[in-house]
Amino acid sequence: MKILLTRKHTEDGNYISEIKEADEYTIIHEPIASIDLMERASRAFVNNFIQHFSTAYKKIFVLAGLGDNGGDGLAIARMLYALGYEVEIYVVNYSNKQSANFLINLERLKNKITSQWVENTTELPNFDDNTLVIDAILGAGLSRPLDGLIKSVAEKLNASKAEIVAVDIPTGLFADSLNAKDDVVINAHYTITFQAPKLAFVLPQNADIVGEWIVVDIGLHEKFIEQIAAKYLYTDSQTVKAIIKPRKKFANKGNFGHALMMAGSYGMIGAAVLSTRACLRSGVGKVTVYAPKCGYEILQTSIPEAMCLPNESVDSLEKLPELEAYQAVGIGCGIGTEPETVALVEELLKNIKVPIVIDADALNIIAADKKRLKLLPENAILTPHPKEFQRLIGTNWENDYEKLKILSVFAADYKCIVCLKGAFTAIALPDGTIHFNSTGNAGMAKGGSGDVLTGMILALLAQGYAPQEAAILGVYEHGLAGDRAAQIKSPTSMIASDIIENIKF
Ligand SMILES: NC(=O)C1=CN([C@@H]2O[C@H](COP(=O)(O)OP(=O)(O)OC[C@H]3O[C@@H](n4cnc5c(N)ncnc54)[C@H](O)[C@@H]3O)[C@@H](O)[C@H]2O)[C@@H](O)CC1
Ligand SMILES: [K+]
Repeated sequence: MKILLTRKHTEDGNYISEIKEADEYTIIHEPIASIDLMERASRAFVNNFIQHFSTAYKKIFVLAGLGDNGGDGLAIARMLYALGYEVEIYVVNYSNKQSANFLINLERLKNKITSQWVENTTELPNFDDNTLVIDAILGAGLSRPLDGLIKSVAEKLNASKAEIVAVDIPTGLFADSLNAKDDVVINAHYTITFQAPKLAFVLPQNADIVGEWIVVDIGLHEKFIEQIAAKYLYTDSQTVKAIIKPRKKFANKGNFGHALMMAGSYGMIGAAVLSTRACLRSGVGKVTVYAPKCGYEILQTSIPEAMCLPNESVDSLEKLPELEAYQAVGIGCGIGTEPETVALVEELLKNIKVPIVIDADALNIIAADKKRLKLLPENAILTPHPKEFQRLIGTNWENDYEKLKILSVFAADYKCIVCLKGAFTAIALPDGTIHFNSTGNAGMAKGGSGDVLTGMILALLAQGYAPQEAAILGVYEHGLAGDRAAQIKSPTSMIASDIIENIKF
């Protein structure tokens, strides 16, 4: 799914809004009147809203602005009222400009619900913990930080105990550019957004502003959206459906590749076990683990399905094995940074001719001497967590937007694929696009989860998935397995082995 931008710079120095363009194209080509599109959007909001909040739930206050976001608010209030909800409307009267759709929806309220016009926060009701507020003050049309009346309304709401549900985007949050630290933004608990996710929603710094969020389809024209060359994308079930190759009935294990997992060191053989087992659960034909001697019996006993090739050293990985037999290689999980292992990583990067996934200590080894970055083979997949990525680039970032920029430049410069792990893992491709993942949960923020991901991606590479597909698909299925594990064990109690047990391609 594409992330449409509200503010995209064009070559002539101006900016366009992909969302507005998509709206306008739909209005002309469907065709549909703008007010009917608003009705459709509001209906889509309400359909989702009623699944979450029953009529008996709470008193609902709709806070509406004067533009189209406010217009949505009025239409939503009318629809909820018709469904039996107890609704009160407060129009935040911050300007003398009202949009045409706002005015039409105001007219449509007549003889149904009255609206109170507010010019001061003292005219607002008390928002106690028994109230639900629908935030329809400003949406994607935000052009400057909140000030004056809207700012004080936002402050009052944020200080209250009301549950806040935002229409399209919380008021005051820029959809795809940075808010200053002292900007006041309404902190929503739940956001129902139209047609496409907004970039701001997948950035960790906004997690407490957007709350839980969901995209509802408002039927903007597919043909127009298809031709947008989006820089940011969101991996959903549809994306993944298009990537997954069905397993053929007459296939044999030779059809699914032979993977080489180079992992483990003394005290870290668990990382080799987890990554190898995850690899086996992800459809690979055969796996060989290359591990230090101390891991031999552990690996052979705990994963009989895998072959184990021990190296000479007892405690750590050393010396490059023959690589001819393998279709893909994974390296890094629990390997440590002993000098002989450093030499091995360098040798591997110089000699590898098949797809590779690089994780953990292998990334730290590369980061320790930046010249090694030049050895990265084209389309290598790197799976750093934020600290590892900071070590690779040798600097920190000020905010999440700067992080995305750095990430995208890094992937383009080194022609590699970087999966920056976290909530909404960001996968940067050499073409400059960034693909955010939609699955996963906080229960996965535990030792071993990363090893599982490396094993899954390795399996996909060995099966012949193109590296960018392997990264996107692997990260998505890893998150999904984590979500299943969280359902069974709870996010707090689940461990990496539970993720493996719930991998289900
Ligand atoms: N046909 C359409 O274009 C559709 C639009 N929809 C709704 O329309 C919204 C966008 O509507 P608008 O473009 O009217 O914009 P908004 O309703 O977000 O804002 C209204 C106007 O307020 C002004 N403004 C911006 N920042 C301000 C600030 N900080 N303080 C005071 N005034 C400020 C701007 O002039 C802006 O156009 C979307 O978020 C969505 O809710 C939906 O109904 C779907 C269809
Ligand atoms: K809003």
